[in-house]
Amino acid sequence: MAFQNEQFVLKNIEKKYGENRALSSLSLCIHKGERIALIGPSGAGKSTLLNILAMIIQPDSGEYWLDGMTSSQYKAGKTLSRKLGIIRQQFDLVPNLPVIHNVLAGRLGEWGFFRSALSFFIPQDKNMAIHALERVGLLEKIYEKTANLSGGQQQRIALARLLVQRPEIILADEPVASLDPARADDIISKLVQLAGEENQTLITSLHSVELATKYFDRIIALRAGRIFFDLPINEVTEHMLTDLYDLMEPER
Ligand SMILES: Nc1ncnc2c1ncn2[C@@H]1O[C@H](COP(=O)(O)OP(=O)(O)OP(=O)(O)O)[C@@H](O)[C@H]1O
Repeated sequence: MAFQNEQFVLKNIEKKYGENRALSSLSLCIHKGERIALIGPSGAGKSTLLNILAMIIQPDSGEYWLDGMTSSQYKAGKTLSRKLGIIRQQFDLVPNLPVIHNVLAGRLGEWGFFRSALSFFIPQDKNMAIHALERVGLLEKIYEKTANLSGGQQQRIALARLLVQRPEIILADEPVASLDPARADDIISKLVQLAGEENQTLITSLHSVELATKYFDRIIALRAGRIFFDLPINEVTEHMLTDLYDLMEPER
């Protein structure tokens, strides 16, 4: 297989959980710097696809390359943590630690064991955390206990952590599902803006079609484990979106 500017290439990916088929004959190609929203009804396979892209789970069959390498060519750990940043609905923050520690957790993939262990007591690379918190507008919370922050603020801390991690690719799984519409809009617009400034590839699963069509360049719609459409935003029609969420049970 010859690669040019493709970052992800998937060919005929299949994934089943027992008898339940989560993804069927899924093929797609994603280029560096693209900003993609992954949409589709509940159970369509969005999280499964993101977990395969992140190499957290293996497909049952099919081929998958990330920057021209297969998953078996990636040594678990450092290489992948430099390349991929993951952000989820649950934020994955440690609630009892001050904000600065959670932000700097984005550096753990870079640091050796002793520096990582020390960082739980004395924050390392403090300036980096200050800069990241300034960019997400939360510098005043730097020493606050993370659990005392609102959901929207905690999600911005997770964004600051991504800023210090500086991965080439951001995979976000429903990052705003637990936020109210105004906060969800704020986080997604920041996420897209920051990814654009760093020229990162961004792939985000979203339940909100409104946010998907407002901020992203390309929409990949999944339904029952298959690609329902995969189009640049200006080619997506209302009709396609209505069909995507139609309640008729599709064939797997
Ligand atoms: N660990 C698992 N064990 C068994 N079945 C699973 C597992 N994870 C996902 N599935 C099934 O695979 C299918 C796809 O699930 P997935 O979570 O990828 O969908 P989704 O589009 O992310 O859904 P949602 O929008 O509700 O999060 C669903 O039918 C789901 O029930």
